[in-house]
Amino acid sequence: MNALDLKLQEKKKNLITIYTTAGYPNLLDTPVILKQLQNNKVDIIEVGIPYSDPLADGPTIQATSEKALANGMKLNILFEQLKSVKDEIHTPIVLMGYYNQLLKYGAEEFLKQCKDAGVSGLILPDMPFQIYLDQHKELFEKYEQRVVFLITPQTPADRIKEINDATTGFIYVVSNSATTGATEANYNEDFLARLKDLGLTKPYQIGFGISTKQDVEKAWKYSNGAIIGSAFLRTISETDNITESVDSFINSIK
Ligand SMILES: O=P(O)(O)OC[C@@H](O)[C@@H](O)c1c[nH]c2ccccc12
Repeated sequence: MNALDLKLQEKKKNLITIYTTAGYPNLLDTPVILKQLQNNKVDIIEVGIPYSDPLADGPTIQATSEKALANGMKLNILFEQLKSVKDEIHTPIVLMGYYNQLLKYGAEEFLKQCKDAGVSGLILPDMPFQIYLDQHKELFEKYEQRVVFLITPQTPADRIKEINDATTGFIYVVSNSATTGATEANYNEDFLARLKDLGLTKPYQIGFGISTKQDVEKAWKYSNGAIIGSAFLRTISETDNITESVDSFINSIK
C-alpha cells in the first residue's frame, strides 16, 4: 500500500486535492508549498511537471509552467526536491505530466524515480489508455505507481466502465470545460448526476474550474472530492509570503 491507497481507503468523502506546478513561483518553492499544504490537511497533492506544450492547460497553468521552466525546473531537480522532503511529507503526491515526458525520460527510469521520490501515482492526460494497458501497466505495478485516468462529459459509458476497471488511483472527472483554469465553475450537472448511476467502483474526484467553497461543496455532493489548480496558483502568485497565502487559500475553500 502506498500513501494514496491509504488515503483513499481511510477517507471516502470530502477529499481536497490541490494542484501545484513544480518550480513555481520560484525554483525552490515546491518543497515549502508541499509542507504547507500538508500542514493545512490537504488530502492529496498533485504536482505538475512543467511542460512547454501543455495541451490540456488553460492560461493560468500555462503561465506557471512557462515561469517554472524559465526558473530552470527539470525532472531531475523535481525528483531531488521530492526526495529531500520524502520523510516529512506523508500527504500522497500524484505527479501530473504529459506522456512524452515519461517516454523521453524512459518509462522504467521515470517510474523508478517516482517510487524513490515517494510519489504515489501519475496523471498523464494524453497517455493512450490502450498503450498503458499493453505497455506500461506492469511497470506501474512494479514501482507501485497508481494510475489516474480522466473522464469527461463526452466519454462514452462503456469507456467509462473500462476506465473504472483500469484505474488504480482515483478517476479524474472533468467538470465540463475543455481546458483547466476557468474562473467560474461550469458544471455539467446532468453528467455529474449520472455518475452515480454508472456503477463506478473506484473513488472519483471532480476538477476543472473549481475556485470557491460553494464549488467545492458541489463537487463533494457529486463525488469523493474536489481538485483545485488554477485558483490556488493565482493566489500564491500574488504574494511574497507563500506559507501565509497557502493558509488563507485553504481556509477560504474549506
Ligand atoms: O486549474 P483548474 O481549473 O482548477 O483544474 C485543475 C487542474 O489545473 C489540474 O488538475 C491540472 C493541471 N494540468 C492538467 C492537465 C490535465 C488535467 C488536469 C490538470
